[in-house]
Amino acid sequence: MLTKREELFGGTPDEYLSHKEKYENSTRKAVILFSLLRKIQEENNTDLTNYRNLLSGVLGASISQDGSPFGLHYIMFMPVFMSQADEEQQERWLHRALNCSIIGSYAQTELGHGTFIRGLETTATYDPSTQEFVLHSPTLTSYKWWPGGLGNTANYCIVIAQLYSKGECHGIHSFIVQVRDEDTHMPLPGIKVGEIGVKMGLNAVNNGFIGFENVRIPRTNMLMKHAKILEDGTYVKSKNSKLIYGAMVFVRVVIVFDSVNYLAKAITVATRYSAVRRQSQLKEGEPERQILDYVTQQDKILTAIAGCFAMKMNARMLWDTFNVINDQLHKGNMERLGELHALACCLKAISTSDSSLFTARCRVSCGGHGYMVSSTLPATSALTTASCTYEGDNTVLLLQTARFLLKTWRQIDTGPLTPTVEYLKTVSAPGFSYKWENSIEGIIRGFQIVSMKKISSCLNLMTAKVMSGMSQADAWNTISIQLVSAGESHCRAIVISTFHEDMSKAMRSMSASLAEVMGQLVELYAVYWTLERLGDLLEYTSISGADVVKLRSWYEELLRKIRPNAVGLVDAFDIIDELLQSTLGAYDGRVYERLMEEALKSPLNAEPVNQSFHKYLKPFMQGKL
Ligand SMILES: CCCCCCCCCCCCCCCC(=O)SCCNC(=O)CCNC(=O)[C@H](O)C(C)(C)COP(=O)(O)OP(=O)(O)OC[C@H]1O[C@@H](n2cnc3c(N)ncnc32)[C@H](O)[C@@H]1OP(=O)(O)O
Ligand SMILES: Cc1cc2nc3c(=O)[nH]c(=O)nc-3n(C[C@H](O)[C@H](O)[C@H](O)COP(=O)(O)OP(=O)(O)OC[C@H]3O[C@@H](n4cnc5c(N)ncnc54)[C@H](O)[C@@H]3O)c2cc1C
Repeated sequence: MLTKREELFGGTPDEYLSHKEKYENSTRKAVILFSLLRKIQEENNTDLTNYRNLLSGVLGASISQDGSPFGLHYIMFMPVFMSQADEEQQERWLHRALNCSIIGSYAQTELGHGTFIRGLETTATYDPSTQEFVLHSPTLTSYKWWPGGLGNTANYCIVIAQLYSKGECHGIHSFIVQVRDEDTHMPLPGIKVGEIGVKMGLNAVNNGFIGFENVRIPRTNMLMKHAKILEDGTYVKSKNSKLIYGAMVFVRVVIVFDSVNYLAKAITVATRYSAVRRQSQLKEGEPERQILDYVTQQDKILTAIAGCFAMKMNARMLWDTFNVINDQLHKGNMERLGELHALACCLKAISTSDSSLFTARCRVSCGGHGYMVSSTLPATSALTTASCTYEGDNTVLLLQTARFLLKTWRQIDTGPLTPTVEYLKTVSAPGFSYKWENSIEGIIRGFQIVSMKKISSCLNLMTAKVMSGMSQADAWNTISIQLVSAGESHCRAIVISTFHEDMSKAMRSMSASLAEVMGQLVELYAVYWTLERLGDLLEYTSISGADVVKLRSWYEELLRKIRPNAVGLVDAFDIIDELLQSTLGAYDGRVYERLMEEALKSPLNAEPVNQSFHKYLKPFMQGKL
């Protein structure tokens, strides 16, 4: 009798399963894992606040790098419900979703639209005579495409559609739709649903497509916490049309935590492997060195470790900010919604692009063995690159942040600024002067000045172009590269300052030796990004060539200091081998034995001569083909 652990982590490795078998195996594992989780959540009341803890358990425990067919049920279906459904609707459905007696998905993206959600084509037309909505997919491009779990798993989904009532379009709204019979799991009449096929990664998420042929749903299936349709078809507006986007903000917050978890896995593997792997002699006649002794290897890996700690602290800051502002929104105070949206956008974009960049570096830093699926690095790389797209393409999200920053800059003299942007006032105040200094505080100031000057320059450029007769939209598009760069600089300034401030606070309760190492990580992160963004700093601050020489030696000194603690730092992530699932990163360091053990599981090693020899090779080699 297999233990739960063996059931979850044993069996044929996913990489040797067909696409269909992989899905079936993931579903088998998901029901084991989520029945355990269901027990946990039955003990806690579930609102959005403590829901994230449950979700990080789900994500952290996601036992396959290929994701899970239940992912969207937890990541979007339920959070959207909690933020968009009214009391009665939550009463009716939320408990069933929480105990997984229904499995949901989130269907917003269509074949033809992902970013531009105001352009979504699916329609929901209200019929007052029957008090129903008629859901319809008018074109092929209106088919929903991508919703996780929708292919074969979910029997409900939240559909985002253009709401029509009394002949008028009121824009996109959310609807809960049953897509499969709860007993037979057959698609309901008028519904065409299926799976979208093999992807670069996340092949257990069961992404699907769905089309509606005049499918009728009750009026009360429109999620009506914010906007409403009354029985006679009267539309009642939401207090703020952007509240419908609320769940995307929440998911972006979760994704920042997620990106840290995936990067932590990748650097645990790469660091441990770099301590085990010996290659080349540093000095003639000496034994081969641990590759972690090479400074170029430290440059690849130790900066990723620092980035992981930095983003973890920023994820926590974002979560705290989300909770504060979400409370205000519940009380009708919309004042900081735009700031929260801008912060969630840029942190989601930067955390996922950093995670993708550093995970790819971890893969390369492990040489050929890092290219083995059994190392888990290829799957983590495929996953982190996906996160640069899902929940909002990173470029588009940074443009959203830039939009908020320009709006803020226009109003810079009209009153106090909200916390995440108040530095703009400080560094632009009359009489403010700053001379570059090679210190953490000096670096933070430098990044804040770069951000402020980019925002100011973008606004001046926009104004000049519009004054020259260009439309606002064309001017925006023309300078959009600089707008994205301003969004990124603003975010980098926040990430470095948050890392420094929050880590300084945490260090007060640490032992001196631990505080020293943590302080080195903050410095490494700040100096690394200073060297990465030298162009900006040379353009907008008084940094000199001599400063750069000193920065480079500061950087190399930090790598030397952190090297002895590298393995200890990743061990502190405490990711058990079963979740790491890596031949290179296992705690016992038996890399070569594990590589061989995994290789022998390949079906191609089941017999000494594969049938293709007799069928193809032999006749070919004998000139008979
Ligand atoms: C269990 C194991 C797990 C395993 C684990 C595996 C890993 C995990 C698996 C994968 C997990 C995938 C999960 C992803 C699932 C999706 O991908 S769901 C689909 C996500 N799609 C998107 O994010 C679409 C992105 N596009 C958008 O959000 C909007 O189209 C855009 C880009 C914001 C533009 O919208 P728009 O209405 O045209 O807005 P725009 O005219 O630019 O601005 C209008 C105003 O709205 C405001 N606004 C816009 N959006 C918002 C907002 N969200 N909030 C507040 N205000 C907003 C703007 O700030 C602006 O304000 P003002 O400046 O006027 O004051
Ligand atoms: C693994 C995965 C899981 C997903 N899960 C779901 C899900 O469960 N539910 C769901 O609804 N969706 C899901 N999605 C879809 C995802 O949300 C979209 O892919 C994403 O929003 C990007 O939209 P798109 O694919 O249409 O790309 P596009 O918007 O077509 O972007 C393509 C390119 O155009 C550029 N671009 C687009 N608009 C602009 C602009 N205004 N300015 C400048 N450049 C622009 C982008 O920067 C990008 O380079 C998932 C996607 C992936 C990869």
